[in-house]
Amino acid sequence: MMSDQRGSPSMKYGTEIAFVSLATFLALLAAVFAHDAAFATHMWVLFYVLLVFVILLIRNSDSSGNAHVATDADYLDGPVRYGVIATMFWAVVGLIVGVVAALQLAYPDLNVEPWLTFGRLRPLHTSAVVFAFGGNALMATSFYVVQRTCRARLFGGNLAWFVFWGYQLFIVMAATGYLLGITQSREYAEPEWYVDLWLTVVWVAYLAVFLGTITRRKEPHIYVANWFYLSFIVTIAMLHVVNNLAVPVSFLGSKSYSLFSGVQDALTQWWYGHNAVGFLLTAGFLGMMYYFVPKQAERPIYSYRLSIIHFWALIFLYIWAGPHHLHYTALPDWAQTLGMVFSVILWMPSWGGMINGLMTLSGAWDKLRTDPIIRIMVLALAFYGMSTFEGPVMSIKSVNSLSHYTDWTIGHVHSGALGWVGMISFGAIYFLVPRLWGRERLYSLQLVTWHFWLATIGIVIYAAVMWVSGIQQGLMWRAYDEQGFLVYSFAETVAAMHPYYVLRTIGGGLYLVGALIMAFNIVMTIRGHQRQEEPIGGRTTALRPAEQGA
Ligand code: HEM
Ligand code: HEM
Ligand SMILES: [Cu+2]
Repeated sequence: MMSDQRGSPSMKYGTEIAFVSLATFLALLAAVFAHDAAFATHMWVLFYVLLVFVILLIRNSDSSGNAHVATDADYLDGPVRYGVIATMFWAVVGLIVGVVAALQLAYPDLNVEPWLTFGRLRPLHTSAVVFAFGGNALMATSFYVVQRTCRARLFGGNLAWFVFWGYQLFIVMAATGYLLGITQSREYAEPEWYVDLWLTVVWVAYLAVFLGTITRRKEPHIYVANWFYLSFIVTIAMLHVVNNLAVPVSFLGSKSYSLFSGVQDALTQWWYGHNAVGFLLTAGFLGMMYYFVPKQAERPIYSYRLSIIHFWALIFLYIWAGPHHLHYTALPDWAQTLGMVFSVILWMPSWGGMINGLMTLSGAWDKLRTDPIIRIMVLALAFYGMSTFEGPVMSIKSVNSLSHYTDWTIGHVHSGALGWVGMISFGAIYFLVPRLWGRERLYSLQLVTWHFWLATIGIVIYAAVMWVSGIQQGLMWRAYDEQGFLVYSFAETVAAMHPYYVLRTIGGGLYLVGALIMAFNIVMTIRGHQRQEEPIGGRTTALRPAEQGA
């Protein structure tokens, strides 16, 4: 599981076991002396998770060999392999919870009190897809990419393993906390103070591994993908710390109070929320795009100059656009206008990234016919372009007065999330798995084609249905009769959404089935199976020998 170069097998993981045992004991103390019931239960969860970890460490500490380490002479790829599996696992979990949440909106009877209500499952869904699926995808690919583009082994020895396991612990604590009803009610930052502190520790370690690897690089040039990954890691650290500044009511209780209040609190929250979109869901995945699209297309990046210009423009502009989430609120007018203006300008650097990605295929467009992985990547770029056009439109105040609070926002979110974030990650994983496990090719490219079509149809249904329902919702809310009375009660507008919510569930369901097919394909590839298939469009599907395990 973990690599170790310190000699005698019986001494393996000595320090790790000591640290995790201490943490287990502290969790036990916290559970026993907790000030509120939710905190006690959460600490019991932590105690048992850590206990299992101690047992696994002890069991592994006297096993003599480690199959993964043997192949990791130059690069530390164990955490990347584990990260790829974790990415796929959390994708399936997050999508299932999404489909359940969608069903609950269509059929409210499916709310199961108290743990499985929509109010608890919704943050479970958003965190599972954004932080567990997206976060693991970013960590795993960044560890892979930074080693290849710097020609250097990951910095910090076992630190990358700490980052991987520490991050999984964060996810488990966040997820179980939501089900228990522990939340600080900040969207995309729901975990309470103690889970936030833990994430800070893990994130600093992540930054150390990434930056350390860059500083020990043998390649003089820092490839642009690393710029994007680094901006993501640094900015998320800043956002996370500031947005979560809070005072716990007790060090043995789950509740805390934010340092901010009123409109300052709202602005901090949306400075965070918007830039989580900008730096995690956008910059991080652009880092992924800048490595894996040229690699899969076997073409150099279209314009290096464009990548630098749009990088600096993107990170400079994104950070100011947060107020577009607070139009027509108590936020001063000038701040709303500022957010709107920066959002509209943001369209340009966003499309700079899309154009750079798409044009990388120039001269290789035939691959669109023969290579389903390229098709997945092109789909991702198309939806990146679509959602970054829609976003600036929605940030215009007069448009937002219709779209805000409606399903239009939900449609926008998911064309970015399913289309861009999801598909670029799937493309990268399809690229990585044969290489990481030394396989000649994927188990099946036909199944990749199936995944592509199911996902495409699923996204299109989801987005189109939400446009219709969102605009209808917005128009119903603002419909007045001649006397100035509202035409519809709120309950009527909710009831009118029912057919759309059923259709959205179907769209999401198709996307989920695509992901399940992918998980099957990945498992079969890892286990070394190959399906006998006709090559698609006559192209041979095997990797060249030099690429295997590279
Ligand atoms: C099977 C696919 C999916 C389904 C069926 C689904 C379903 C849902 C549902 C029902 C909601 C709540 C909507 C509401 O409150 O009205 C939601 C919210 C959300 N989902 Fe998904 N989802 C899916 C995939 C994803 C993925 C892959 C991501 C991100 C990578 C994602 C990110 C989000 C976010 C950020 C929100 C909150 C949106 C907001 O507050 O405006 N979802 N999803
Ligand atoms: C130029 C790029 C973009 C701009 C200017 C933009 C703008 C906006 C606007 C105006 C809203 C609605 C705010 C409201 O009425 O409450 C919004 C919501 C949202 N957008 Fe974007 N968007 C962009 C790209 C993206 C992308 C690529 C993604 C995902 C990958 C994304 C994810 C979200 C999410 C999750 C929300 C919902 C926030 C919430 O209320 O919970 N956006 N965006
Ligand atoms: Cu925003």
